[in-house]
Amino acid sequence: MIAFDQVSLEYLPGRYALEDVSFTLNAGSFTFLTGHSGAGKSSLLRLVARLERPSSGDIQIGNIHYNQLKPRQEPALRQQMGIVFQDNQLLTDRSVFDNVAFPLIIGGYRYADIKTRVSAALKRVGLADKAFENPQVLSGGEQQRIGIARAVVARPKLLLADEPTGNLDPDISAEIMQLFMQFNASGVTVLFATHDQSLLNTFGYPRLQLNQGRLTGASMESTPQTGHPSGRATAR
Ligand SMILES: Nc1ncnc2c1ncn2[C@@H]1O[C@H](COP(=O)(O)OP(=O)(O)OP(=O)(O)O)[C@@H](O)[C@H]1O
Repeated sequence: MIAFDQVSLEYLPGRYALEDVSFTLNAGSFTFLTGHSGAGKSSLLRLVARLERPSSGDIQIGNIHYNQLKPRQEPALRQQMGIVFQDNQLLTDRSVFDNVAFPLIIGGYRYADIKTRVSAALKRVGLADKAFENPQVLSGGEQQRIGIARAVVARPKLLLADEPTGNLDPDISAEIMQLFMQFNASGVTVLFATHDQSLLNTFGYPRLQLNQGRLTGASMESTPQTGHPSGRATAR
């Protein structure tokens, strides 16, 4: 469960990236986070990932209240999350394998575990045969798959995606979307920021809609054409 309770993010005096945002997402849900460019989608995801602190309000993940979180608890919290970025932020001087292994190396995993988990993650995203390639020789869609494998390699409970299909053509976007749906089907909560209207129209998941930093709507869509909505987005 993710809950925002009257969360604001003021980046300059009187200038808000988010203002008074409250909502609850159930564990295991898939939710689109939508809104125009500059609406506050990245800011909201950065707050969930605790890459940024709210100016006011509280954020709750499961039974953890961020307001009460101690610095030594933060690494364990981050281990529960995977993040996928639009520009995938890959290390171009390392192999695909090393890129995916990165969070595990930081997390102090043993090499045998790293090998097993990276191989499994690459298999899940269809890149098992590309492990020792350089990411730069792969296509845009394949590079985004590397970013997804890196996000899921530590088996997070929560997957945050910031416009992960932003630079991809529609067919590849739909394939990437299917991957997120598969992770969701195996129990991972997904919060997926996008303003791609064709994805929003095709997959009828609940939405959190931002406009100029304010939550303007949360909806439960009717039966989707392709997706399997689970959970509920509730604005409060
Ligand atoms: N640290 C900051 N310094 C200056 N402006 C900021 C800062 N953080 C957020 N903003 C502003 O807050 C607003 C929300 O930004 P944010 O990146 O969250 O929007 P977004 O919906 O993700 O946009 P996009 O789709 O273009 O990525 C924007 O107007 C942005 O310029």
